Amino acid sequence: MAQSKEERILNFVLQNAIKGDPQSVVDTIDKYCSQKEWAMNVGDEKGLILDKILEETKPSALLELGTYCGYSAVRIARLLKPSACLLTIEFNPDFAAIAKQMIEFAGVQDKVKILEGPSETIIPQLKKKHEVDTLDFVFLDHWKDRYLPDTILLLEHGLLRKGSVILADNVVCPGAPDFIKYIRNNNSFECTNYPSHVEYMKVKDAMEKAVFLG
Ligand SMILES: O=C(NC/C=C/[C@H]1O[C@@H](n2cnc(C(F)(F)F)c2)[C@H](O)[C@@H]1O)c1cc([N+](=O)[O-])cc(O)c1O
Ligand SMILES: [Mg+2]
Repeated sequence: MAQSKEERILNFVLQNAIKGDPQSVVDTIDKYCSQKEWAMNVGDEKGLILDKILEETKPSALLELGTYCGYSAVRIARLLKPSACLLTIEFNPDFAAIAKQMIEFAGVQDKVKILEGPSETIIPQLKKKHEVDTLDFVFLDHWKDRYLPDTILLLEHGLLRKGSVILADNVVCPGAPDFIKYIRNNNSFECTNYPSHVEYMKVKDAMEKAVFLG
């Protein structure tokens, strides 16, 4: 059976990165995806913006939508305090399997839990089934037409508290126009735009930070 791009990325990491060293896993994925095969990881340029916002927020309870190969899960987990926990939702079982191996190789499996399935099913289960109280940080990087409905789901299920940070990737390319229109016109959110570029490309992109005001 021919290998998938995601399998090739994982194998490149297993063969070239340092086991237990999350920074080397992040750098090795960036090397492969900038030199060999493009892939939709948040990447090194937007990754530095993500790092800075994480260091400012110091979150304990985090949610990511869109695990993919686990690049941002490893990137986020490498900055978390020992007691912090990142829940990451992945819809595609093949990608979830790749990400599990990536996260374990990086040695951050104690801080990351992959939840496999659709967000509309999993988000309503977070409090009772996954012992979440409220979320300190949410990273949106899944299907762009799901950013708005899933943000509304998070609100409806009382998963955000005063000061919760939502960070959305790709608000320029591919774009999430309904999400941006909603969040910037909602007085319960304080928004900041961070211009950048599509990972590994010269194409303009941006991230949007939305702080929930309660
Ligand atoms: O399409 C892009 N990303 C889509 C990302 C999609 C990823 O999110 C997962 N997912 C779907 N639903 C859920 C949940 F959680 F809801 F269940 C999780 C999908 O299976 C996939 O792994 C993209 C595209 C470009 N680009 O330049 O084209 C650049 C980027 O940075 C991108 O993120
Ligand atoms: Mg993205």
